[in-house]
Amino acid sequence: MRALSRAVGFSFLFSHPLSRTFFPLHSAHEPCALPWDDGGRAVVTLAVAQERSGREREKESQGQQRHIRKFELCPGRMIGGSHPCFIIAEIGQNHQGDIEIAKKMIKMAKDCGADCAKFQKSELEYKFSKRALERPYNSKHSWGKTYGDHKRHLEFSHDQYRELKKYADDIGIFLTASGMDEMAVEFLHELDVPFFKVASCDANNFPYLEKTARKGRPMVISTGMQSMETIRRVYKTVKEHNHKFTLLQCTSAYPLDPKEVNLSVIRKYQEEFPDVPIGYSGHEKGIYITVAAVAMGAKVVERHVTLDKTWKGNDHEASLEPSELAELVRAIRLVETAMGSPVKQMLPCEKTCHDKLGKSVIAKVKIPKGTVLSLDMFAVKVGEPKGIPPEHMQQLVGKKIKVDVEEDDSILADMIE
Ligand SMILES: CC(=O)N[C@H](C=O)[C@@H](O)[C@H](O)[C@H](O)COP(=O)(O)O
Ligand SMILES: C=C(OP(=O)(O)O)C(=O)O
Repeated sequence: MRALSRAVGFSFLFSHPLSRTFFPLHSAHEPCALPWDDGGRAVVTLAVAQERSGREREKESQGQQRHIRKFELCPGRMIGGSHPCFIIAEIGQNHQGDIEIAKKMIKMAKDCGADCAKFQKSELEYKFSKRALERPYNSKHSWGKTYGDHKRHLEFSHDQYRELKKYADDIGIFLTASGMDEMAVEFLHELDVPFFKVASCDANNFPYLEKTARKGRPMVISTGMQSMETIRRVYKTVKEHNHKFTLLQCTSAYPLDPKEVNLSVIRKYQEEFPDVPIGYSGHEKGIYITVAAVAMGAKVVERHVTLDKTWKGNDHEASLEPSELAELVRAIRLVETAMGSPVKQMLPCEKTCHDKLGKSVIAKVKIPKGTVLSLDMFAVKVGEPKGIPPEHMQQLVGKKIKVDVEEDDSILADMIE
């Protein structure tokens, strides 16, 4: 304590007799008392608050972390607890089937500060039935007459995936893909992706979930198009084989209307699955909703990215262009910093404002020496010098004043018997 006092140059403050008898300094475990004596006391009290706040923050975050599971999603990159939100740039099929565009997009994700670039890997005959592949796809977003032709145009080969993985490794960004069927998961396992992404359309595919979970890699599981009952079953099924997984709230509509986002499901998941980091996969336009998800505690977020929103393809419109992705990353990091601590107390950075505008107990009338104080003698104003803070006003009642106090003067601690 002395060291602290010396550090701020007010070593005398703790020896004032009134500080312990009339307005005791609170112990580290009690709520912080506001300074009531003068600016010097304010500095010391703030320094104590700062020291305690560090300890409390540590204790509190240890407490939280016992309940919120954290795990290593990618080599050297933990998620959950107080680790930064993991940001997935979902390239998906926005590469238009062109590997050079895909590489540009991986580089863009890296340059914008995303943690990971993600694709969608299908083994089309395993993901789709023959008739589904043959169905006509008459959309302005179609790359072929049938859905099969369309998907074949957008699908990279195993060799192309190896090339993309090497490229991502070389430039230093994690790369993974959703395995859109069991065979694709086999290939991604062989490709040695850091984690498996499970797309919403496989969240109710229990044989797939079980096999994927058994492989032992961490999993990021999206939950669009599902019911709470199904998600409870997903939790149980995956947990039996693999503790390293996250659940992402998701609504599978492109672009997603804000009315259908239901960020509140994040809270629901946090309550129902307190040992799982919860995240958000968004298909809305813009970045605000995703930033809000992080403020609600999303530990992983995924957003589609594009080089140009006007390009052909189902997902471009709801995707983020590079400037938006960079802004999203900045906003998320800023909000994470701002989340801070739930310990409410006056902070050192508030001292300047407190010195200038913090209020004190002021004499409403002239108070002659020897008067027994009562509430009607007090006003609350910004005083000069700073006096007893108003929250201690009641404690003055019944005490005797040692000196004559003029109307509008600050009432100071050493004026009280
Ligand atoms: C649910 C799901 O898989 N959704 C994916 C991820 O969000 C999407 O990227 C789809 O692959 C895409 O919207 C399909 O578009 P098309 O049908 O034009 O290929
Ligand atoms: C469809 C996917 O994700 P989500 O369900 O999160 O949109 C995906 O990862 O391919």
